[in-house]
Formats: sequence, structure tokens, C-alpha cells
Amino acid sequence: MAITAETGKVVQWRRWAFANLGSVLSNFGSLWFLLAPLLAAYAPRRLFKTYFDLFLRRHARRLLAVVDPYVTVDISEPGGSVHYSRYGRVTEHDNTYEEVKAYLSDTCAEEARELRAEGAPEGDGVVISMRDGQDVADEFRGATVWWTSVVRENSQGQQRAHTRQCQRLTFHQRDRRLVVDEYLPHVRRKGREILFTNRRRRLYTNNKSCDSFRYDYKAWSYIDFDHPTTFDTLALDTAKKREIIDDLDAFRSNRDFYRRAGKPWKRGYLLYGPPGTGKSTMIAAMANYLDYDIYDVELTVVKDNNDLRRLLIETTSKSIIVIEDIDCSLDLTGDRATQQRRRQQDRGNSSSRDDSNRRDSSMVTLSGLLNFIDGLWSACGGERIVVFTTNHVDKLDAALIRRGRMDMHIEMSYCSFEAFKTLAKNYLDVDEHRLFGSVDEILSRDSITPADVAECLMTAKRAGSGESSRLEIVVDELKQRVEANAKAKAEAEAKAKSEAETEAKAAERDRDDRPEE
Ligand SMILES: Nc1ncnc2c1ncn2[C@@H]1O[C@H](COP(=O)(O)OP(=O)(O)OP(=O)(O)O)[C@@H](O)[C@H]1O
Ligand SMILES: [Mg+2]
Repeated sequence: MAITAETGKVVQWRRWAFANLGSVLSNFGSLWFLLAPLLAAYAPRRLFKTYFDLFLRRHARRLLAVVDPYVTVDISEPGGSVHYSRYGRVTEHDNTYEEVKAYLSDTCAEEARELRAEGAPEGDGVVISMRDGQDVADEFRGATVWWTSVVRENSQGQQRAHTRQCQRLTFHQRDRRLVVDEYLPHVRRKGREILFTNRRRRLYTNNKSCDSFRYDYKAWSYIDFDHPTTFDTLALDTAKKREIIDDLDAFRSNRDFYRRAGKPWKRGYLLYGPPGTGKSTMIAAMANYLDYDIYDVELTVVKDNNDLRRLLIETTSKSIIVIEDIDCSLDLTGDRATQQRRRQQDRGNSSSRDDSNRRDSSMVTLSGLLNFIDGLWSACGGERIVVFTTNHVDKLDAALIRRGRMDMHIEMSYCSFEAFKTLAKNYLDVDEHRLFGSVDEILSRDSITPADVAECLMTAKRAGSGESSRLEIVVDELKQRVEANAKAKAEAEAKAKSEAETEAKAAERDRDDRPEE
């Protein structure tokens, strides 16, 4: 490369600079000394702020950790983001804040002096929480933590509209793992339990699957469940009642056992018996005892197995899924020949025809129902009870009610004397009376359902005054029921006999009309 006059000058400059490096630096130093105050005055403030922020972040925190070893965690009120799904508008809600608030209102609020009351989201109660700035201490496995209720402004601005309530947790940094891994999950778990017990229970029923194309379609509708029946008011033999309660207790408390044994945390009960023996009443008593929601599945409006599975996915845990009168809901014999024969029988009988039409409008199959009870999907969520009721246990497919699917078969039978005593206490507030002997005699001789006995007691309560007069009415009413039942039974038998004869004649005619092969 040729050395031009220009490059020659540069080289000369460099040589001069190296030779005079000391004086160049000292001149530059004095120049910086002169410029620094000017820069400080006129350079953008942000530059300095960022610089100092960085500096503080790197060094001051370490220093601070020695001086102030406490860590804080904020749990803020959620915004609730919204998205649209195939099933319509869904609001995503993080419940942590509500859970923490519930925990604090229950566990710590007693310590706080300045409180705030808000109406509970459900029911008539109020939720007590700490006022802003209040703090309370909590102990967990030897560590002390403090909760403070504060109002936090959003990062953008100071507008009041953008403030959020938050619960601030402060703890020593040596407890960081304990707090994050164990204390906070414990707080959420407890909070969830408190929220669950404070809320009203719900009775859900499924909507028609044929409406599922609508953008606002919901699989379940609900009302508040407010049934007064408990195991105390349920008329049932004491030993049987005890057995059922023990079974429910074992189910509820054995979460870890189910996990260890590799079993989904669910249990099936089959309630069978004549109409009016208290099957639906038993379900209400179970729900009240366990504090669970009820999902009452109307199978005839479920289009097919897919829709049935979707219903299951949308149930919550701590719930009882009920299918009432399962023998009437679907043709669940699983055997096509039997189904065909039944359809032929139904053709002559108008009420059976209606039943049959209802059954045929649904394409839910036995295998779909078996999957619903104990397929892979059924294990999602856990802590679920499935209850089937039927008047005709012998009509059901053996696979549907085998042990393991329906773990406990409970026969609901006619009213025993022991069950009568419970009803007499419920309706008339009578524990013992000389006429109880007559009642015992009637009940042990004849079959009367608890529903019939309850009706007799209602009549006696309305008509009589005084224990004796009321119990006399009860005895009379029971005798009349026995007579009426015997008459109805004789009529039903006569009708069944004449139908059987007509059917036999029709079958004979069919045989005669068929051309010989
Ligand atoms: N075991 C019982 N204990 C208390 N009350 C009962 C009992 N059985 C029936 N009853 C009374 O009779 C009414 C009807 O009972 P329930 O509806 O529970 O009968 P069910 O067995 O479900 O009848 P179905 O088979 O027709 O559905 C109830 O509202 C309740 O008042
Ligand atoms: Mg019922």
C-alpha cells in the first residue's frame, strides 16, 4: 500500500501521541474535571437514574439483606382475564387472593383490631378482613410470618381507579423455602376449604345437548340446594344408617389411601327399592352430610356418549353425580335382542311407548355410561360419588352395577317399626306411646312405604290435637292405606294378567298368519 501525504500525517500524529501519552492523559483528565459538572447539570437525568438503579441493584441489595433480612410477597386482587372458547365467554379467575383472604379472615383476623366487613359472594353472611395497613402475625412450623393488607398502585400511574388491594406477606429470608413450598400451599388449601364451607351448595341439572351449538350454551344449570333432610331425619334402620355413614366417612377421609392404592378417588352407590322408600331423600341426606354439590343427570336429554363425557368434565370435585331411575332413562340391557323384544312389547302400551320414545331420542349407550362411571375421564378431579337409583334392580345390566362400579348396594325397603319411630319424632315429636304397639303390628304384617307413613303422619298432625288423638288417626290411616294398597295391588295384578293374555293371543295370531316355510 502506497503511503499518501494524508496517511503519513496520521502516522506522525500517532508517534507524537505515544511520545506524549502522559501529558495527553493529564490534559484529558483536566478536561474531564472541567466537563463533569457541566455533564451532571445537562445530561439526561434518566441516564443517571438508570446508572444508580443498576448500582443499587447490584450492590445495595446485598448490603440490605444483611441489614434487613425480610422478604415480602404480594398477593394481589385478580383482574380476571376473559377469553372466548367454543362454549362461549369464559372468564379466567385466579382464586389465590380470595383463598388468602378467606384464610386470613378465619385464622388471623381475631388478632387484628381494625377490620372490614363485606357481603359474602354467596349467602347472607359477611366476610371479615383486615383494614388497609393492619397487620397480623401467623406461626407455621416454628417460623413467624406477617400479613399486611395494602393498596398497591399499578405500575403505570397514580390514578385511583387503577389501584388494587393486595395482601402482603413478610417473612425472614431464611424461611423462604418453607414459606413458598409449604406455607403458601397450606394457606391456599385452608382458604379453599373455608370458601367451600361458607358457600351455598348447589343442585345442578344438565341442559339439553341439542342446544350446544348456541354461543351462550352451558352444560349445567343450577339452583341453591337447600334440602332439610339429614341422616337424623331419615327413616332407616339404625344399623344400616350407621353402615352408610361409616362408608361415607371412610371415603371422605381416605384420599391418601386411594392415591396409594392407585384407585381414583370416587365411590358408587346403588339405591334400589319400591317407589316412596326414600331413595331421593337418601341422596339429599348424603349431600348434606358430606357438604357436596349434587349433579342430577337427566340422561334422556344427553345426545350421545361424547356429550355425556363433556358433562362429566364440567363437574367439580366434592360432588354427587346422580342418575335417578336408571332403568327408565335408557335401554341399558346392552343386549340387542332384549331391546328389540322390549320395543315390540312397548308398541301396544301407550305409557311404555312414551318411555321408549324418550329412551330412543338419546344415543347414549351402555358402554358410554360404563365409561362415564369408571373410564379414564371419570378419574379427573377426584372426590366424587356416583349414585344410581332404580325401582327394578333386576332390569339393570350386571356390568353396570357390579361391585367396583357401584361399590355399595343399598336396599331401600318398606317402613320398619324403627323407621316409623324416626318419622313419628320428625312429624309429631313423639318418642313413645302405647299405640306404638298397634303400629308395630300393622307394619310387620303389611308393606307400607315410608312415603305413605309420612302422609299418614301429616294427616294426623293436621287433624288431631294431642298425642293420643293424633296417634289414633295414624293407626286408622295406616289401616286404610293397607286396604287401599291391597286393592291397588289386586287391580294391577288383574291388569297385568289380562295384558299377558292379550299378548299371548297376539303372538298366537302372528304364528298362525306366518306362511309356513
Ligand atoms: N326413608 C325415609 N325417611 C324419611 N322420609 C321419607 C323416607 N322415604 C320417603 N320419605 C318421604 O317420602 C317422600 C318421597 O320419598 P322419595 O322421593 O325419597 O322416594 P323415592 O324412593 O325416591 O321414590 P321414587 O322411586 O318414586 O323416586 C319424601 O319427600 C319424604 O318425605
Ligand atoms: Mg326418587
